[in-house]
Amino acid sequence: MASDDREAPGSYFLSQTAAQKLDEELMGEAYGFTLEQLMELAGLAVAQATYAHYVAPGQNSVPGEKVNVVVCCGPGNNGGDGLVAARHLHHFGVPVSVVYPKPGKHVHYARLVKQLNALDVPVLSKLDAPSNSHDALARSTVLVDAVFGFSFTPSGPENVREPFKTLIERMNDYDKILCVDIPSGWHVEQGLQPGTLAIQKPDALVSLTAPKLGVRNFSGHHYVGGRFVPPRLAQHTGLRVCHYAVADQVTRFHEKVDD
Ligand SMILES: NC(=O)C1=CN([C@@H]2O[C@H](COP(=O)(O)OP(=O)(O)OC[C@H]3O[C@@H](n4cnc5c(N)ncnc54)[C@H](OP(=O)(O)O)[C@@H]3O)[C@@H](O)[C@H]2O)[C@@H](O)CC1
Ligand SMILES: [K+]
Repeated sequence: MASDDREAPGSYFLSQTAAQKLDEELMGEAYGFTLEQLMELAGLAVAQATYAHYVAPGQNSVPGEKVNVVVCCGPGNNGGDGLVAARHLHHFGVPVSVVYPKPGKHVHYARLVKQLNALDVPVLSKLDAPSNSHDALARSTVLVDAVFGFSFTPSGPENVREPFKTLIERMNDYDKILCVDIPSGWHVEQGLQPGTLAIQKPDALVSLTAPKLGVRNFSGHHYVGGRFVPPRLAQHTGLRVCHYAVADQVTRFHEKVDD
């Protein structure tokens, strides 16, 4: 936890190291999760939030136009979450494609791509510019930002190395972006650094496991996908958790403590 949270009864937000430590504990001796399980739970939460926010009847989608989703994936586990979310969105009946410019090395990513290939979900290497902003396709396209998560490290004057510099510049031309865990290019603890290349105006965010300090002032639609965190681990970490309804894997972020 961030140092100033020590005396508080707990915080809703995790520092970068606390987030990494919490995931390691979840995968450690005491809690027994595998990385693949956490990624599957994370990806399902992202797919549910994307569906609830953009596709469910009466939601933000443009009435009468079919929402299509483009999942932009980075080389790490944040990208892995995106590959999983794309599969679930396909099964939910949502037209979806993936942009994956630099496939990650871990063998699990190749398995996730194979699962998408088997469903004929397109996996492309670059993101097209939005068609002109007035036409139906542009208005009904939703981007899922699964490029970087809590291991993003600002690098050099550009903040982001290629091929993701071009990708993030292009993503900013779209107006509906749902970010996975952290808006890509934001500092995990200090948030969006003015003047840096990053997702500038995220419409929605799905914090995984628990929100990070860098999004404590996020004013968009904020969901949390952390139902799998055992209460004993949350208490031991000093993490205050949100309440989830019925069988949902996501909840809206709210300050209410889980009673
Ligand atoms: N771990 C877990 O238990 C779980 C984690 N989960 C998810 O994983 C996320 C953390 O995943 P992670 O640690 O793989 O790092 P992540 O943020 O995806 O990518 C970092 C990679 O990007 C690159 N890169 C970094 N900075 C860069 C720059 N400036 N410019 C260009 N490239 C840059 C760099 O790759 P490299 O260049 O070294 O190949 C680095 O390796 C977390 O947020 C959550 O969403 C869930 O699945 C639940 C289980
Ligand atoms: K992201």
